[in-house]
Amino acid sequence: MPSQEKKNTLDSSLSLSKSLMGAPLGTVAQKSHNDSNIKGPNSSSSSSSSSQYHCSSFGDKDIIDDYELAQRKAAEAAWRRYQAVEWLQKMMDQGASESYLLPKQPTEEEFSLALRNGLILCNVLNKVNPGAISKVVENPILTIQSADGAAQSAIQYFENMRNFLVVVGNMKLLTFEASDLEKGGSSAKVVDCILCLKGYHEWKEAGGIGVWRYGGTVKITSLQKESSSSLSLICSSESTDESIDDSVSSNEYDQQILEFLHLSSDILLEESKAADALTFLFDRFGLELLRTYLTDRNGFDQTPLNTMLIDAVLRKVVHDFTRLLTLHGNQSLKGDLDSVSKAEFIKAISKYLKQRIRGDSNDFSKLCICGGKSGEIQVTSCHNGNYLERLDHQQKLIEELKSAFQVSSADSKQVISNWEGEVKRLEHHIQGLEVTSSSYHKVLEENRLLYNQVQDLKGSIRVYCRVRPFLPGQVSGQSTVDYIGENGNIMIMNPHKQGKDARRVFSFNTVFGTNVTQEEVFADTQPLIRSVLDGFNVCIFAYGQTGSGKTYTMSGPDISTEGRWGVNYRALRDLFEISKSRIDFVSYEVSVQMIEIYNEQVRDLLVTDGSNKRYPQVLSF
Ligand SMILES: Nc1ncnc2c1ncn2[C@@H]1O[C@H](COP(=O)(O)OP(=O)(O)OP(=O)(O)O)[C@@H](O)[C@H]1O
Repeated sequence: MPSQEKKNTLDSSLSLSKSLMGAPLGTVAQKSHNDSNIKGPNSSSSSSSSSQYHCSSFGDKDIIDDYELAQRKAAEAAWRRYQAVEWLQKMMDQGASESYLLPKQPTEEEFSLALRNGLILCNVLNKVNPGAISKVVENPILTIQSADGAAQSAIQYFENMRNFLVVVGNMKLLTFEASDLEKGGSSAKVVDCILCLKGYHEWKEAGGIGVWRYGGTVKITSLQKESSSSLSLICSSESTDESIDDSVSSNEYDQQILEFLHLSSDILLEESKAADALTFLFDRFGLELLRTYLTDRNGFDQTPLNTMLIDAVLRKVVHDFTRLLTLHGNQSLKGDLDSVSKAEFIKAISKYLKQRIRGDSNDFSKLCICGGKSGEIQVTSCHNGNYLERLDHQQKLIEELKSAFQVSSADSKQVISNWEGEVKRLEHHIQGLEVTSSSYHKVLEENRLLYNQVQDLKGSIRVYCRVRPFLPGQVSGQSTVDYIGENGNIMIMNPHKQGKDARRVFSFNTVFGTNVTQEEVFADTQPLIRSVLDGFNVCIFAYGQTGSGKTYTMSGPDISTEGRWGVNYRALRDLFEISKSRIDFVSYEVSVQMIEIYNEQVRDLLVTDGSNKRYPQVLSF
């Protein structure tokens, strides 16, 4: 038993894959070891292709007898030969003379003998691929064939067989050696070739989905390469097996499985190549599926990973997958799963995979993740429903956004158009303002010139006279001012003289009496300040004897009170206000110099070291 178990473990990939394809669902382990009859692949009571790799279910202790094994192999080979013959006869014209040489259930010898001249093979191949062999050498006398295997004609034998093998080889189908039809040759290879041709023919008849390739392993290039689904994500994210090609999309996997199922339902592959093909598929899908299941099932942690366990898990996978297919609407799988035939199962899987390729479902991926738990499968279905709802909702939102965007775009265009109109109006307005401004400056210049001409006309040198009142505490005697006229005349009286010399009249621009305020004194000089800012030189100074009131008039008795400011402060205030009002188009530089002329000596009052050095302080605005 240990050695048997070891063998089964080594062959586990074949056993698992073949169980899935070659036997009625759920009946592999229980029935195959009892079946030694030759039956067709759709028979509900047999599983000949899986029997030689069969492993036991839990608790069984099967011992496979070598004799029984050999018997089964022979039976299987015969059954496959009959299948090949059945197809050849079907393809040939039933009335053709060649068909008489090919019994329905020939022995190996009869089989080889009938095909040795290549006539049947060439004619059938030409029906599969019209014109594939342009010239088939016909045999005029076919009623008798020598039993020793000699061909009727060496030329015919050579030409027909060579042409057949060349064409078959070019078609990438299974081929064989011409010597396989001789005594001691392997007629099984010829059978493989014919069944392979049969599969190709039926694939072609079915519309030729995908690309037919066959060369040791089944490698079918998918035509669908657009979308990817979560199955490939599972393979790439969870698998540590570097042999798995992450670049292959889920759809390609689906397409490959689909086409392999198509193949497996049509032909039985040559053993060694079938093993390669199944190992390939098992490595791609079975191992990942098995690993996912074992990872998800904690109950298997302490269980040795032998064939029985793997077989049991795989059967559970098939069972769960069948439930998934049932949930997915495969009515044919409803009822007793054990009674589902291989053909029905393949049909259901094909339908499901086609749906997956179209993007209708990704339940199989979820099955892999959840380990086949039915509750989670239903949740997955719900998720798919929600997903579709969300998709619809998002599409609606996108449509709304599109329409909102179009409205916004139209609004934006309208706003831009309005702004462009506004900008044009502003440009026009600015041009008008520029013209107006230019005119204004011209007028301003003219005004300035006229203003200063007026000032000149009024006199470039103006002399004013201000009469100081008696100071507090002074004895109020007779004032020397006899009369102040309106036109700037003042009459001074000299009491010490008599007659005509006692009164003298002096003329000024204006004479200010004792009651005149500081503001009234400054008002007549104020226009001269504007002339300073227009570039004219102006000088205002006070002249008079000590105590006559020069400081009072020019500075004022109290600078803290604005109303009592003298001419200097008022002139400077006006000077800075006017310069500030013109700051946008004129820059003024103001400098101050304070000097004292006393006893014909000039002293700079701003020098702090006590010397007479002039040190004007310059202020910029
Ligand atoms: N118009 C006036 N009204 C009232 N008080 C005045 C007037 N003018 C001058 N005074 C007063 O007369 C006094 C002498 O005036 P102020 O000092 O201005 O004379 P001054 O000519 O500057 O003398 P000095 O040449 O010696 O400096 C001050 O007390 C001043 O307040």
